[in-house]
Amino acid sequence: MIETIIKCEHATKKFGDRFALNDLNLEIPKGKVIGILGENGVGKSTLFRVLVGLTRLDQGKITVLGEQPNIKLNANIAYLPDRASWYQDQTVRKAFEFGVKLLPHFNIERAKQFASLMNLDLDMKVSSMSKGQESRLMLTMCMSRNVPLIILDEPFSGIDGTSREHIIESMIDYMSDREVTILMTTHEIYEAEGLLDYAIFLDKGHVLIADEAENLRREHGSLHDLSRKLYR
Ligand SMILES: Nc1ncnc2c1ncn2[C@@H]1O[C@H](COP(=O)(O)OP(=O)(O)OP(=O)(O)O)[C@@H](O)[C@H]1O
Repeated sequence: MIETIIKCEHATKKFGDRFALNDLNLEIPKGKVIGILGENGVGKSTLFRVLVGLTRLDQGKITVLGEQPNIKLNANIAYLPDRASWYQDQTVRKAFEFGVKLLPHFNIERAKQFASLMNLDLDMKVSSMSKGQESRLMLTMCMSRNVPLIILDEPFSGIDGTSREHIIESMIDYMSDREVTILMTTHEIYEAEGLLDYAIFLDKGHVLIADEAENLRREHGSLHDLSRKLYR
């Protein structure tokens, strides 16, 4: 039987008269890399914000790791929000020290390994980083936490294509011997294809398709091709 890590039942969230989530029903399997996919404004970031308790549903119910979203539960979730920028006055090294003190289950040795893979110098100042370098640091901070659930909202934004491929390979390696579920949004479906085990396509706040990536590839060629068909 497939174990579920997140369950959404009739999840609904409106901003004014616009639905961000519209009667969303979903069971997200444990231990996989799951892509939450779709065009701008379909509700991906809203879903993530609900999962970590930053946004409350108007109707419906969500359970994460068996509980309703709450602050205590967030010790078990590494969340990379979109438009994150947290460590402006620090160096990479200082950000890691901050991680040790304040981020539950932060593993500094793993952070250093990841930083090296990401070509991040420990003495680099965050304020002088390019957008792509800052994205690498934010991704490193999340991937270095020994938690059961990692939620990444557009983790590759600003990272150039070649580096993206390299980072995705490192993430695949990282996943190979770990019991972790990664939930991520990306508009770079073509490059992230090999990373995704499961794909959920959203439209206007509800689920269009949710299935094993392997099944979808068998039927549609690739997730990238399917996405082009769905949102044409
Ligand atoms: N705080 C807010 N106030 C008003 N409307 C909001 C707010 N947050 C989200 N929305 C609206 O809810 C809908 C879903 O937004 P959301 O950010 O979840 O989309 P998304 O799929 O993550 O988009 P993108 O791919 O551009 O990041 C959009 O129509 C957006 O305008």
